[in-house]
Amino acid sequence: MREYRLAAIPGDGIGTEVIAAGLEVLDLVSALDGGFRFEAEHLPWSSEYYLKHGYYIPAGGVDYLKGFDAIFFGAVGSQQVPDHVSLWGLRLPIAQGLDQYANVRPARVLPGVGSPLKRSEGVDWVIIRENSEGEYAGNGGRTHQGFPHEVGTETAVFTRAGVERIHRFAFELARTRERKHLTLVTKSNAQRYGMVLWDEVFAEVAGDYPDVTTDRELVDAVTTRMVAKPQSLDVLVATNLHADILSDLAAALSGSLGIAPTANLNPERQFPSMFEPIHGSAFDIAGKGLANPVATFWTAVMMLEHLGEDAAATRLMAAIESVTAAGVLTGDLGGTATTAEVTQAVCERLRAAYGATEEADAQRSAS
Ligand SMILES: NC(=O)C1=CN([C@@H]2O[C@H](COP(=O)(O)OP(=O)(O)OC[C@H]3O[C@@H](n4cnc5c(N)ncnc54)[C@H](O)[C@@H]3O)[C@@H](O)[C@H]2O)C=CC1
Ligand SMILES: CC(=O)C(=O)O
Ligand SMILES: [K+]
Ligand SMILES: [Mn+2]
Repeated sequence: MREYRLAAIPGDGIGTEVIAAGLEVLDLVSALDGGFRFEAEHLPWSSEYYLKHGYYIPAGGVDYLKGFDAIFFGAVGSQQVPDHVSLWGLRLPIAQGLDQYANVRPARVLPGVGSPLKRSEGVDWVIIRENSEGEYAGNGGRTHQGFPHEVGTETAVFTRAGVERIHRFAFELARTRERKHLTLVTKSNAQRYGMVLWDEVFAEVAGDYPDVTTDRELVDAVTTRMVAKPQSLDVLVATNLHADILSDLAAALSGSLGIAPTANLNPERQFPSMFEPIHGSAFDIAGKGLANPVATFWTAVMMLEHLGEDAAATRLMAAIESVTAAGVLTGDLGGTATTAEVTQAVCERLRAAYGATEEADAQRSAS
């Protein structure tokens, strides 16, 4: 039996609701598969925990995470804590501390899900977000606070090593896709240092991937291309900030933020990777049982793939798609189902799919 140590960090708001649903589905899929199991440890790191203890992650916490095979993360953000304190208290120290530099964000219109686009079949993208430096490097400061001459700086940091590794990752991923097309997104007209470095290193790395076709778009223009010519895009690589924004747009164009998954990968597997829905803690619907768990289920699929459990990943994705196709949808997708109802529907589809295989196996061995 393959056993995976999983750190579950539900965090805040709907993060707690969708991670509970995700763990239920993961437990079921592993039980039905029979070849592996999760040993999940629940870490209570959240804004409530911070308000009680004064920190999100206890001393040595990031090192502690190194002992796990994967991290299953919900969201962090509370109306009682400034957003920059919560994000830098929990998610960013984990992503940076475990060098999860490749953030992978697929967007696709699932069956039964309505896209606001007419040409919605063109929405089948993977956005690769640089996840360790750039605009979110944490480089900046505040001086002369409260004075009229107060200064706040936020300096984006781009290193050749950081840029090259994300481009290589994006080319490798593009190579696995049918269309093998990679679009470089920068803003190298207005930003003439870091973004030009991005462009130059991209051109160098492209030489090693003659099988991948490429093009280039400025970040403002790519938003219009996503809407007007979605089919012209396949894989996109962009900076931490740009891809953060583009991936929320991609989620909305594929139906809702409530379905969009993400993997924060340390591709060399030196450290565990972290899997989370791309959405936040959603103050407006938290605690009501209305959160769409599909983003977290799809995230679980990405985690299963990362762990090498491809058969279970395929089964879970099929169950999710069968549930959306049947119109069991939460409010963000125009439906009336609750988090629990969507979760139960996915569990039922899983049981039916595995049951059907068991029956076929039994028939085969009986004949
Ligand atoms: N990785 C993380 O932990 C992230 C944390 N945040 C934090 O979350 C808090 C709220 O941020 P917002 O900007 O409002 O973004 P958000 O993603 O939490 O919510 C934006 C909108 O999308 C809806 N939504 C999001 N997920 C949904 C789901 N699963 N089902 C149905 N509807 C869903 C929300 O109800 C809301 O109307 C802030 O504190 C922010 O810093 C935001 C994004 C990512
Ligand atoms: C913080 C945030 O918005 C994200 O990681 O997507
Ligand atoms: K999240
Ligand atoms: Mn975001």
